[in-house]
Amino acid sequence: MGGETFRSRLLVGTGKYRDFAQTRDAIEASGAQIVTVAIRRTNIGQEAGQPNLLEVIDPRRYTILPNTAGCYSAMEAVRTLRLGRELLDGHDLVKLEVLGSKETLFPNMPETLKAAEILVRDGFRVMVYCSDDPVQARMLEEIGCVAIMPLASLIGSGMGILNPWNLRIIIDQARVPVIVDAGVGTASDAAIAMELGCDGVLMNTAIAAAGDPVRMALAMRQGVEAGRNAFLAGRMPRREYQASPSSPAEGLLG
Ligand SMILES: CC(=O)[C@@H](O)[C@H](O)COP(=O)(O)O
Repeated sequence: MGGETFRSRLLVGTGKYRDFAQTRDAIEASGAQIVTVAIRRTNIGQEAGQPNLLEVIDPRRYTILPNTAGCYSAMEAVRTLRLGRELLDGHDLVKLEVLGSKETLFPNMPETLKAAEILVRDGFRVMVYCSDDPVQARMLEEIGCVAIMPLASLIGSGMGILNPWNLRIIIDQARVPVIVDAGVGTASDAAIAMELGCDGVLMNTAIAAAGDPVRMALAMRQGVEAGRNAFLAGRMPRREYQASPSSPAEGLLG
């Protein structure tokens, strides 16, 4: 993705944990290599003298993916990612999200497209949170985004994948990785996303808000791996309410 190879197909956020120690332990258990950080919410150096996430999430070990959570306009998002690039010594792989509604946290797609254009021109490698509209997904790819990240359902809702059909169209047409972002609730949601053919899954709340975040992080890792293997193995043909015996009906013993 964006010219780099990652072993893990699970990408995780850093919000909503009890403390930095729990964040560290859950991320470790998830096996994720890409860890996204909301530049407007989490201190990675903007606030001198305050606890800094990078003291527990080592940027030499993880790829830190600055994101624009909390931004509602293209220019706000662009400014935020330029600040992130400064804080991370020129690191240019970023996650763009421009929100359109404080209630639903749905993306504002016109502003997202505008910001993507500016950022790509500015030399960023842009992974982009977007609606599950295949036409807009294609526009983002044509602008030069390195990954398309359609929502599964509302951020923080844990409702799982609401429209697998649209996701399938986006996956089939895309020439860059498609990573489901937002709304995953449990490990089976992650597995379904991967079985559909997604290249990866990004999540935060499902792990951070679980009863046992570290254990859920492990379950998500396994869900993503199981779903990927099932996708590669190829599902058996679905039979429309028709049984088929598991052993031959002919030549029964006795
Ligand atoms: C962490 C992040 O980048 C967000 O887009 C979002 O928080 C992910 O959504 P969930 O919290 O629903 O997984």
